[in-house]
Order: sequence, then C-alpha cells, then structure tokens
Amino acid sequence: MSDVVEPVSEALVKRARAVLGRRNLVFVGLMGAGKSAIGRLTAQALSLPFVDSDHEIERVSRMTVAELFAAYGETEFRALETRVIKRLLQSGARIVSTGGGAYINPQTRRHIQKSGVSVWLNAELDVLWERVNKREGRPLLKTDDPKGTLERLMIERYPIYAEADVSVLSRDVKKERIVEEVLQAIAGMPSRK
Ligand SMILES: Nc1ncnc2c1ncn2[C@@H]1O[C@H](COP(=O)(O)OP(=O)(O)OP(=O)(O)O)[C@@H](O)[C@H]1O
Ligand SMILES: O=C(O)C1=C[C@@H](O)[C@@H](O)[C@H](O)C1
Ligand SMILES: [Mg+2]
Repeated sequence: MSDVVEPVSEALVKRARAVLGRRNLVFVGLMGAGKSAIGRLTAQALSLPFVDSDHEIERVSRMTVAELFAAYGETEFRALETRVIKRLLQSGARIVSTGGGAYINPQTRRHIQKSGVSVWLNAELDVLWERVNKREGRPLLKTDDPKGTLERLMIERYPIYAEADVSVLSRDVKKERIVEEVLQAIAGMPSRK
C-alpha cells in the first residue's frame, strides 16, 4: 500500500483547518488502530506539523517504550506520557498521535479535551490483531494470550475512546481513504466548541 497522499479536495482541507483553528488534532485509539500512520498522512494533507507521543517519549528518555515499561513499570510510563503529551499540546495547531493508553488516563484525557479536537480510530479486533501481530515492542501484549488481552483492552477502553469528539472506522482500505474520512468528520464539526 502506498504512503503517497492522494489529493483531497482543497475545500475539504480548508474547512477542516478552519474548524481546527489553533486547536490540535489528536488521534486516540487502541494499538494498531493506525494513529501513527494515519496521523502522519493527515498532517501532510493539512500541511500541519506532526508529532507522535510514543516517539517523543522514546526520544526524550533515550529508551524504547518496551524498555521503559520493563525498567520503571506502567505507572511511571503513564506519568511520563502525561507530561510529554501536555507539552506536545502546548504549541497547536499540530497533529498529535498518542499511544494507545494515553486517552484512558484521566489527566491526559483532560489535557487533550482542553487543547484539541480528538479523533478515535475505532477498529475491529481482527483488524487490530492482524496488524499488531506482525510487530514486537508492545509490552501490554506480552502475555500468554495476546489476542485475548487485546480483546479485554477493547472492552475496557472502547467506552472511554467513545468520548472523543469524532470517530472514524479504521479498516483495511487505502490509508488515504481513512484520512479523507477523518477530514470529513472534522469539517462537519462546528468551528468553535
Ligand atoms: N488503513 C490501513 N490499511 C492497512 N494498514 C494500515 C492501515 N492503517 C494503519 N495500517 C498499518 O497498521 C500498522 C499499525 O498502525 P500504527 O502503528 O499507525 O498504529 P497505532 O495506532 O499507532 O498503534 P500503537 O498504539 O501501538 O502506536 C502499521 O503497520 C500501519 O501501516
Ligand atoms: O495501549 C497501550 O497502553 C500502549 C500503546 C502503545 O502505543 C504504547 O504507548 C505502549 O505500548 C502502551
Ligand atoms: Mg503509534
């Protein structure tokens, strides 16, 4: 699948940018939903800066997410994630892709709600599983039954992701199509909250 963004209509880009104003556009959702991939392409389409909280955490700590979990545990990782995301949200408008658990943390969620428009990339279990199954490095899935763990996380987290301002169904269609649906969802919102 190509990463080249097919041109979305100029009118759609203009409307989505007008709705965002100085607000950030923040991608939330479970591991494998496409927050990083779709976030980057959306940033290209809107000509806005892109940041990914997992990458930023790895850059500042000089450790991988898996190493951070192993060395300090999830609680410390979440504290660092909250601090990093708060900082990333301070210079909007940007496209911010978050780690899968970020929006579940009440403090991080409040920062996101205050500074940005949130997009939940919703996806079915089998779509997520096909994607996450291909790559190591997700510490929460290091269990005897990773697919069962992913399903449990879906049940726990989906009601919280559903609080996001808009949602788009992430599925195995061209990424550009998902980007266009994200822009349409944003463009359909009122300009100010
Ligand atoms: N529409 C799509 N069609 C096919 N593959 C996709 C699509 N969207 C994303 N992917 C692929 O799925 C994989 C997981 O996507 P990505 O890393 O963006 O997920 P994520 O939500 O950022 O996950 P995490 O929370 O673990 O960071 C990547 O290989 C990405 O290229
Ligand atoms: O869903 C989660 O809790 C996580 C998702 C990843 O993006 C990483 O932030 C980390 O592996 C935790
Ligand atoms: Mg990601």
